[in-house]
Amino acid sequence: MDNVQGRPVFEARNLYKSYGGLRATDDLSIQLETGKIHALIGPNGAGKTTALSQLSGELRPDDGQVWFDGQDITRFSMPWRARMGVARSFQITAIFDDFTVAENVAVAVQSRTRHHFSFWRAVSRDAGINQRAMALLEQVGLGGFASRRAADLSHGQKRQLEIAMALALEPKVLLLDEPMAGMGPTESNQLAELLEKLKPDFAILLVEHDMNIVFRLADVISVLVNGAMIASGSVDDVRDNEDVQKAYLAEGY
Ligand SMILES: Nc1ncnc2c1ncn2[C@@H]1O[C@H](COP(=O)(O)OP(=O)(O)OP(=O)(O)O)[C@@H](O)[C@H]1O
Repeated sequence: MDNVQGRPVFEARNLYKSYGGLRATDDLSIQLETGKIHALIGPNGAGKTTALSQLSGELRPDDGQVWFDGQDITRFSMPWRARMGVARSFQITAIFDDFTVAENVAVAVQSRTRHHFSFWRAVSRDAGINQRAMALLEQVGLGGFASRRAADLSHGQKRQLEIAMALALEPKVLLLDEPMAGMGPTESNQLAELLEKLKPDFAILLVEHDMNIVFRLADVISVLVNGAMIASGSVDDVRDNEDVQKAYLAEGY
């Protein structure tokens, strides 16, 4: 399988995960395609984070499989999946506060290129790394902040930086866990614009509570309740679905 539009580059098949008597993931199957944002929503405790952790490799399912690029990766660790091209943003990256914005991205680029120190090649290699870091910063809209200390960025800009660092790994799949959390409307709008811009090149899974963002960005929405998927389809399909409305009303949304 490859990165051709319209084919699932990433797939979960019949995942199950229980904690004691509680089914946190109940026969979950989901497909992600390049060029699409697939939102995973559901009331509190529905199992969204548990599902995402099984997709990223942080958590082993009790049963079921995860496939990426035509390969069964169920037993692959999170770092291994990240190297292959499955990036979970906001978890796999850590910002160094005392580094500049550009240095943070350069470190991520360096880890990707498995830079081996060589006295003669160091300068030219570093020039390449810095160029790549700058290109990534431009891509996420932080081009003008390259020499700023990372600690001095706003909350929203830090999220943009984290995305640049995730992109440094050259992923095909982006797993985003509530990227808008803690943001005001302006920052949240900026991040939404960035995700729209990135969309054509990636298969994106978006776990998000903000329904305005979900309805704006998602091509496909899947709804989890008690670990099971009760609906999956277009924005209109899901918005009009009675079971979905009931599930959300029951939670007082
Ligand atoms: N490590 C764990 N041990 C026991 N129970 C757990 C564990 N992790 C999650 N759960 C339970 O599994 C269920 C699903 O939790 P999960 O965090 O995946 O839901 P969620 O949809 O992400 O919730 P929220 O929207 O509140 O973040 C919940 O009932 C939760 O209490």
